[in-house]
Order: sequence, then C-alpha cells, then structure tokens
Amino acid sequence: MTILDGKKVSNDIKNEITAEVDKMKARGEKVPHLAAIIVGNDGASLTYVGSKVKACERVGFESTLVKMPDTTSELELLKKIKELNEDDNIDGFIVQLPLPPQIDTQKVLLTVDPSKDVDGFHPENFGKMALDMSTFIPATPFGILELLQRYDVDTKGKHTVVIGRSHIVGRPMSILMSRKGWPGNSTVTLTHSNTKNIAQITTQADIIISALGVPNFLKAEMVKDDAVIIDVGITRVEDANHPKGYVITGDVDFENVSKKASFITPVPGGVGPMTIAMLLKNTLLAREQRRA
Ligand SMILES: Nc1nc(=O)c2c([nH]1)NC[C@@H]1CN(c3ccc(C(=O)N[C@@H](CCC(=O)O)C(=O)O)cc3)C=[N+]21
Repeated sequence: MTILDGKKVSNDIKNEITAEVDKMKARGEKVPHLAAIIVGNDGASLTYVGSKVKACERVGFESTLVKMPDTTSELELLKKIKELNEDDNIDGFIVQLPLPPQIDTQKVLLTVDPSKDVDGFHPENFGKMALDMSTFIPATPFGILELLQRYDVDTKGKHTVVIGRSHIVGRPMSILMSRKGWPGNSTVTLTHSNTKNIAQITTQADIIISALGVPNFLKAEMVKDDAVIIDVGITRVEDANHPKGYVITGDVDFENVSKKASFITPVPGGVGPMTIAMLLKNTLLAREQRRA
C-alpha cells in the first residue's frame, strides 16, 4: 500500500512555482497576484482562505483578501467582482463558497471574468474542460489528477467510481477521468444520494473518488482488494480531546480501507493541500496568459 502524500507533493509543486516566480522577478516582471473574496464568518471557510493567502506568501505571489460581512447583498458582491475583473493588478481571483442564502451563486460565478477564473467554475471554463480545450481546471480535481500522475497510477481502462456530483468536485472529476489521455481513459460511474445499493458499485471499482462529506462512509467491505482510494471528504468532527476542539475526518474509514488499498490518500494531508497548490498553479497560468 502506498500513501498518496498530498502534503509532500503539494510542497514539491510550491517549490516548482517558487522557481518560476524567481525567474519572473529576475526578468523584472510583475509576480502573479491572487485575490480571494470571502463573504461571512464561517470558521472552516476562513481557515481555507487563510491557507490560500499563506500559500501565496510562500511562493512569492502577491495576494489580496477581500472580507465582506454575511449581510452583503448580491449587488454589492457583484460590484466587487466587477472591480476585480477590471483591476489590471489582479491576475486571478476566487469567490469562496458557499455563499450566504441571499446571494445567487450561479449569478456570481457567471460574473467572474473567465480569464481570471482560477477556480474554473465559470460555465465557459467548465465547458472547455468538458470539451478537452485548454482552460483552468478546478483546483481539487486538478490536484487529484496531479497526484495520480506523480505516483504513476494507471487509470487506462480502469473502472473509476466517483461518489458525489457536486459542481466543484464530483461532476468535473467524472468528466476528467473519462477524457482521453492520462490520467483519464477510465470507465466512469458517477454515484450520488439517489444511487441504489452503492456498495455493489464501489466493490467493482478499481479507483474510488469519494467527495461526499460523510465521515467514515466508505468501509472496507465496500472496497475490493488493491483499489485506489481518493478521499476528498473533509468534515470537522467535534473532539474535546483535541486542542482545536475538532478533528478533520475524511469519507474513508482509513484504518481498515488502507489494509486493502494499493494507493490511498490520507485526511488531512491528501487532497486538501493539493487543492491549494493547484490554485497557485492556475494563478501562475493566469499571469502567464495575461502577459502573452
Ligand atoms: N471558491 C472556492 N474554491 C475552493 O477551492 C473551495 C471553496 N470555494 N470552498 C471550500 C472548499 C474546500 N477547500 C479546501 C482547501 C484546502 C483544504 C486543506 O488544506 N485541508 C487540509 C486541512 C485543513 C484544516 O485543518 O482544516 C488537509 O486536508 O490536510 C481543504 C479544503 C477549498 N474549497
């Protein structure tokens, strides 16, 4: 069994990005600048956005964090987005999800300039992804592809079962794994909350990508020997014995499933850090495209 070490690989990627930034500096060019908008005070969201800002500092990017109160109206948020669209200093930006209920997420995603949409959530970019055109691939799926690639995991002709059909992980992941090339060329089954007898499907899987958000959902009995297990779940479970008062828990019963798996991602330290590294990568690409 091999652990797909997202912490290590994301560090390698950050080092590669730092080297690119150093070259930009040496040429006297402007370094990439990522902005993030966060609306409200959700603890987990604030943590993730904080990690993104810290990661920018680490690789030598500039970053801007725009904090808006949870009472922000849709119009105010759209106005802010248009400002960032027009700000020539900003190469890419993200609007942290989820948004408060008074704001229509679809409208927000449509307002982001596709050339600055480093999350890859705009329908133009999502469509390009589905059609194999070059674009920003959403950071979490991009991170999973990168992990599979760097550990030389064979995906060709394999049965990949994706659990969860979210717009930011499950749905794009199902498309990417079925695309031509590598990592891809898989036969994909996309399962979700209406799927019947899911264990019957997961036990047929060579590769399982679980993006459900239900702690310890995937048990050893649901997995065949030598399967590749990608755990995208990140749920905070209260734990008084832990200094933070919670532990981060994945969708996979790691202790038991890891005994059967050929490759498996841990939580934390798997897909999460890769997401941040690939957001940086997309921002670097955005800068390079704007310069070109
Ligand atoms: N517009 C937008 N883009 C996103 O990419 C986006 C988003 N909204 N909303 C929320 C989700 C979630 N997400 C994570 C990023 C890093 C970790 C991460 O670094 N996790 C650490 C643990 C972090 C912790 O201690 O909480 C790990 O797995 O090792 C997790 C989750 C990005 N998301």
